[in-house]
Amino acid sequence: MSELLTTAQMRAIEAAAIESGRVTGLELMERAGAGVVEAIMEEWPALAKSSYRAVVLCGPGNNGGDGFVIARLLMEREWEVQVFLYGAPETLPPDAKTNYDLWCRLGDVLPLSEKDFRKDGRNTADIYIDAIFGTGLSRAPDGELAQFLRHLGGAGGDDYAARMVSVDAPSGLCLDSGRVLVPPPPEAIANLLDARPHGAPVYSDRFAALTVTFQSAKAGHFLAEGPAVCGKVVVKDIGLSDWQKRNLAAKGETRHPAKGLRIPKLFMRDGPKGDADPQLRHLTYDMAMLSKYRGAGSHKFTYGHALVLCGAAGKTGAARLAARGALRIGAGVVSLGVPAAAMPEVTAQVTSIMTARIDSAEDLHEALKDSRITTLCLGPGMGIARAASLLPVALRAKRKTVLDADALTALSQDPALMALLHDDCILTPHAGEFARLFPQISARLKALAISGPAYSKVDATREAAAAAGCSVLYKGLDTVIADKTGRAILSPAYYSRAAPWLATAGSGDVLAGFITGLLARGMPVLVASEMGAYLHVECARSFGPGLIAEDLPEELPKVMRALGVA
Ligand SMILES: NC(=O)C1=CN([C@@H]2O[C@H](COP(=O)(O)OP(=O)(O)OC[C@H]3O[C@@H](n4cnc5c(N)ncnc54)[C@H](OP(=O)(O)O)[C@@H]3O)[C@@H](O)[C@H]2O)[C@@H](O)CC1
Ligand SMILES: Nc1ncnc2c1ncn2[C@@H]1O[C@H](COP(=O)(O)OP(=O)(O)O)[C@@H](O)[C@H]1O
Ligand SMILES: [K+]
Repeated sequence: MSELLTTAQMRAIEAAAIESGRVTGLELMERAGAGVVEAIMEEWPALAKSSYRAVVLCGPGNNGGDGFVIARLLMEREWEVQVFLYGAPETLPPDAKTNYDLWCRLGDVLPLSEKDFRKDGRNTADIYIDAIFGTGLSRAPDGELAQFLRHLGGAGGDDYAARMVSVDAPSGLCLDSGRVLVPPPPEAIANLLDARPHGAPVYSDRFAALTVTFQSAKAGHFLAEGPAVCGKVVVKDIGLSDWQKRNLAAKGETRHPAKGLRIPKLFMRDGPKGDADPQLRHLTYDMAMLSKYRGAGSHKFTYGHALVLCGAAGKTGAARLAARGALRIGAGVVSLGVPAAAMPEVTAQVTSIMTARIDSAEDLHEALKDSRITTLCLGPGMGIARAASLLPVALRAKRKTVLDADALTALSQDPALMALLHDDCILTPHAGEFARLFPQISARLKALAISGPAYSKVDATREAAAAAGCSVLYKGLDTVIADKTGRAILSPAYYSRAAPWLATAGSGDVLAGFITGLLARGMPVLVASEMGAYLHVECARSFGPGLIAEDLPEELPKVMRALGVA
């Protein structure tokens, strides 16, 4: 597990460190610049062996300050370095100005314009350093600056990405939301939404080959368009972990030492380990927690009984996929609640999964008199009418409940059903279902971002969970899970965890089943959801090309064994 920081948290941590008197802003800037140079040499070892040519693009804040440090350090390696500055030297913040002055003893600084850059910098350097904006991007760049950033992003056909190293962020990327704030080119403005659907970067493709960030990755590196434009993200330690740790603490918040700001923390599972911090353990189990041994007396009901409600004949595949996922992930018993007319179809295809005839709300009410049924899953292939009729009984039963697909659509059509949601429910919408359930939140998320920090998928998921009064797992390549108190975990399928094979019919049904199974095993909702999402991606990555939804549960034994589950 690692923590992802927001820009406000990063500033709070930096402020706490500087206020302590144990480190200065200038020292941090030097470490940041040195970290970038180190990352470059690690990424391209050949560059460490000789001297090359770099173009360094500096902006008006401390990101630009890092740029001047990098220019100086590369020149110390006898590189030929050309520096451009956007903005006026006299308005640079103090640490950046100090590094500007140090650089001026070594070389020139040209004002940054596309014309000069094209003339002097274009396509002649081995490395381009993008130090224009980092965590301080406060609004959408406009005019010539926007045009220049689009040029850097490949809009005119020039492609710098393979040699571009972004300091903290590809300039223009909002590190809180992962939205590129640079507006689309004027010719596309007429049709803004089509020009830039959520997730499609304004930069024609990747912006940078390498993005070097400091202390911890930021949420925006992993959300929305971030992964598409960052290339590879490398985190360099600049010695702030004492303050990062001290600031987090039990309540799962970062506090700004001066402003008393409380910012909820965001976690990301990037490996099988949970968190070593005892205060976070309840949130982030090790994968080893999936091991089944619980003493000599354990039996199938120790691991819970999950009931997956199934739809009509001809539509039972989705529920069967979910049930199979729940069983494979270790629920002790899994039953399908099947309408009479679909019973032949279902019984012909399941073996270890049991069936119960459930035609009506009354049947479900009867079935739930069995208190060993600890967990319910409603939605996959259920049909909206059946979901709407069974939901009141299901929700009033107050079991741990996964709501997906048609159950979400039914919920979105009836506020009275929404009002029945409780703490032990988890909604697992994809973007379309999310928009139906939470139209205003979704509209805010889709709106063109013009100021930073832009509204993010993390904000949206937290807000949705608070509004619904239960947990929400908002699917996508940047899946976000939040509970109603604001605790949130990001489960990315990006960078080294890319799993494009998951884009296959029925994979969402299996995810609902994984979560159902983990809930049946007794895990808290947030833990079960994030573990389910993590294992879902791991199964896809393990299986690889050719994956269909049926393969996901069957891949689990191999994946779990590899993760150390006994
Ligand atoms: N935190 C740390 O611990 C450390 C931080 N470090 C480094 O500092 C960076 C953060 O520095 P930062 O806060 O000065 O912000 P930065 O990204 O340089 O931009 C601010 C400037 O841009 C301007 N501006 C913004 N948007 C604009 C727009 N659309 N169009 C035009 N102008 C715009 C904005 O103007 P203003 O909004 O004030 O009008 C202001 O002048 C961080 O990313 C990292 O690289 C490291 O040195 C090590 C330790
Ligand atoms: N390209 C992709 N990379 C990683 N994960 C993906 C990709 N496409 C889809 N997914 C994941 O696959 C699942 C699809 O779920 P959903 O949209 O409900 O599909 P279905 O209804 O067909 O089951 C989600 O968990 C989603 O995050
Ligand atoms: K940058």
